[in-house]
This record gives sequence, C-alpha cells and structure tokens, in this order.
Amino acid sequence: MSAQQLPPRLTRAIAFPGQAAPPVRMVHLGLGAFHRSHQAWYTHHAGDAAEWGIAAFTGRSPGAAEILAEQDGVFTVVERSGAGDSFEVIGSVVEAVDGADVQRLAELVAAPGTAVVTLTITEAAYAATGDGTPLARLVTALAARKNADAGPIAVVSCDNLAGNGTVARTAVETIADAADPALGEWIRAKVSFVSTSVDRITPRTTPDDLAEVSEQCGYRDESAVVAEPFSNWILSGDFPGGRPRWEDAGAIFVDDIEPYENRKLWLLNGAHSILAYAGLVRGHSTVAEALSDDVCRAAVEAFWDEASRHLPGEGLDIPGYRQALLERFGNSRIAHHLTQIAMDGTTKLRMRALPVLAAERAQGRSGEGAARMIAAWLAYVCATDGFQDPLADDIRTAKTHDGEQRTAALLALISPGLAGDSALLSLIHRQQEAIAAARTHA
Ligand SMILES: NC(=O)c1ccc[n+]([C@@H]2O[C@H](COP(=O)([O-])OP(=O)(O)OC[C@H]3O[C@@H](n4cnc5c(N)ncnc54)[C@H](O)[C@@H]3O)[C@@H](O)[C@H]2O)c1
Ligand SMILES: O=P(O)(O)OC[C@@H](O)[C@@H](O)[C@H](O)[C@H](O)CO
Repeated sequence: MSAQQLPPRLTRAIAFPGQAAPPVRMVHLGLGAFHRSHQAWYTHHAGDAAEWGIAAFTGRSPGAAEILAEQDGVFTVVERSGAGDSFEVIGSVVEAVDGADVQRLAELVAAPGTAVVTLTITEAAYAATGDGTPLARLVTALAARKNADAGPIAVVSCDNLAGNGTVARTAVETIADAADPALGEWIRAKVSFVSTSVDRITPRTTPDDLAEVSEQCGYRDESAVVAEPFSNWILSGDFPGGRPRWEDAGAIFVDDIEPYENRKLWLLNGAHSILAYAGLVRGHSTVAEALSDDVCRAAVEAFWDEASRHLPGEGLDIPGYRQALLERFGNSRIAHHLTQIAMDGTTKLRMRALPVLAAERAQGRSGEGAARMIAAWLAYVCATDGFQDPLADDIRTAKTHDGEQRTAALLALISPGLAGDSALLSLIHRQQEAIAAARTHA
C-alpha cells in the first residue's frame, strides 16, 4: 500500500466525534498492555466514565507514551476469542506521559481532583526503590500533594503480587520515611492502599495485530492491545477521594481479598509459570502449545490438586475455575509467549510455589507439584543465558557450580530455607534432572 492509501491514524476526534475528553482524576504508573486492556477498559465502561480521565505514565522509556499521545490517548482493545475478534475503542486515557517527567506526575497527583493512582509496574518493581524507580517517583508526587494540602488519595496496585496493596504501602512508606519522616506520617494518615486481584490475559501486541486492526477498522492504531474476552477485578480497600463506578463493568468489592488472590496467583499464575519453564525447556513457545503437551499439562494438574487443598472450598468454585482456566489457556488464537511469563522467576516463584509447598509440607506431604514448578525454573535457567531476572547476576554465579551444589545455590536465591532442607533439595534436584533430560525427547 502506498503512503497515500494508508488509512488515517486513530484520534479522539475520529473515535468520539464531538465528545469532550473526561477530566484527569486518575493517574496510572506503568503504561503497558495490561493497563490498556484492564483498568482503562473498566474505567471506560464505568457508568460515570465522563467524569474519570486517566493520565498514564510509562515506566522505563517514553516510547509507549509518545505513540499513545499521537492518538490523544485513545486505542483499540481487540477482544480475541476462539471464534474471532471484536474491536472497541477505549477513551478513558486522556494524557500519556513519559514516566521520567516527574514534574508532570507531581502536578497531577497534587491536583485536588485527582483521587486514584493505579499501578502496573511489574512484580519486581516493588523491590526497586532507588531514584528513578516508579515508587520513588510516586513518593515525590505524594510529597507535592502533601504540600498542596490536596487531601486523601487511594493507591491501587494492579500487579500480580500477594497482598499487593500492603506491599505497595510498605515500599512507599519506607521510601517516604527515609526522605522525610513528616511525609511518611502524612502518607500514613492520608493515603489508602487498595489491594486487588486482577485478571485478563493480555499478551504483547504484535505487528500482525496492528495490521489486522488497520484492515478491519479502517484506521491505524499503533497502540492497540489484544486481550482474551474474560476479565476480572476484585478490590479491597477505601477510596477516600472517590472512584469510578467500576462495578458497572463487573468489578467486585470485597472485605477479604486473600482467598481470591490466592486462587488467581496459585491456579492461574502458578500454572503459567509451570507452563513457561517446563514448556520452554521442552521446546514450546506459547501457553496453548505447552498446555497441549501431556507432560506439562500433568504438571499443572498435579500442582492444582495441591493448591486446591489450601483454598476455601466454599464460594470459590475451584473445579469450575480450573475448567475455565484450561479453556482460557487453550485459546490458541491468543499467542501468549512463554518467554514473557518466564521473566523475573525469583520474584514470582516466591508467591506462586512457596505458599503451596509450605502448606503441603506442613500437612506431612511432599509438595512435589509445587516443587516441580521450582525444578522447572531451575531447568530453564540452567538451559539458557537469555533470562531476565532481578537476581540475574546471582543466578549466573550459582550456575558456576555443578550437581546438587548448583541446585542448592539456585534454590537459596528463591528462599534460603529451601536449600537448607536436604530432603527437599534432593527432590527438586531429581525433578530438575528429569525435566532437563526430557528436553532431548521433546
Ligand atoms: N499482561 C497480563 O496479562 C497481565 C495480567 C494481569 C496482571 N498483569 C500485571 O501487569 C504487569 C504489567 O504487565 P503488562 O502486560 O502491561 O507489561 P508491559 O511490559 O506491557 O508494561 C509494563 C509497564 O511497566 C514498566 N516496567 C516494567 N518493568 C519495570 C521496572 N522494573 N521498573 C519500572 N517500570 C517497569 C514498563 O515500562 C511498562 O510501562 C505485570 O507484571 C503483572 O504484574 C499483567
Ligand atoms: O509477568 P506475569 O507472569 O505476572 O504476567 C504474565 C502472565 O502470567 C500474566 O500476565 C497473566 O496473563 C495474567 O496474570 C492473567 O490475568
């Protein structure tokens, strides 16, 4: 197609002619694929969407903000089911900003109309608190809100972390206390940290996805995002400055979030980690491919059997949830790449494998299903140098050892207690050898 034949670029005027953009009342940190398919989607579908605009900041580079700003913040969600695709333009993001622009972040967080800050900064980012990290930037912005006396605000973590509101609170308060104890006090008094369980499988957008949007929708959208039809958002906590009516879009507000987050983190994300590590070692690329391998599927089912014993039987419909997961993971039209899920294993395994392993062993069982998730990670990091992890240098050092010594050194990076338990060390070492050996037969 020549330049003259290219369809026009998507803009707010094309998507929502004659409609004013909503005013900024939410700020988001971590303008990635998931924010667009989830929090922005829920906000667009809230009954009071006209009152709630989002200013979204990138994490590490300006690229995603520049692209979205060229489209006035609007983008397409491609809902991809096994049967086909549907397309919807989302208008809730009204400002897209480079995360390094801390001055703009501070201005917006200090504005009295701003009531909510949401986060999708990845699990590993909660442990990173130095200058230029998202939570350090947030603390700078909260200091500006304190100085402006702009009132209370809610911070809502939407990352796959157990007790994500509490983790965010601890990290933010620690940074603030070190900078200025009075700021720490103000945050304790005025900032509510909301915990959430978030769910919607959203792989990285590909050039083919963008080409499809262009062809089907008649406009060019460089910021489109592809997601499964399923979505879920469970929240627990206070919103002292108000919030969008996300319940209109299906969000659920609960007092006790722990059973929901354990169900999601163990059954969905735990299974994802097993499929990622065992699947990559066995030569697969996507979740759907790995699930169709009987060895990977059996490892997932064994882990689910263990995890299910430690989830409340009532109200969570575990059998239905497991069946739905098999269908969601099996949606081969969603190319969810295992390499994306495999990142930051040391952080993720602590939340996905360790609680189930500890609960099983406390009841006198081996916990071999949960142990196999860790063994698969070991087999994966030993088979490649191309992993991303906050402890990558330590992993490389641990890999200089051999045999059980190497296994012990790697396990210690997840939890020192693992390496000190000789029976568990032997179990995981044997499991790792079996997974690595199977690699040659895959
Ligand atoms: N994609 C999904 O299916 C999905 C579903 C549920 C929850 N989540 C949560 O959302 C997070 C983001 O997922 P995504 O698909 O949007 O990823 P993404 O890579 O598209 O975007 C992540 C955003 O966080 C920033 N970021 C990444 N690592 C960072 C770091 N170390 N420090 C600071 N900023 C960093 C990036 O710059 C980007 O703005 C996940 O880590 C997970 O916790 C994702
Ligand atoms: O980086 P992660 O592992 O937290 O994210 C990758 C996927 O496992 C995850 O994003 C799931 O798709 C998501 O949690 C589904 O809601």
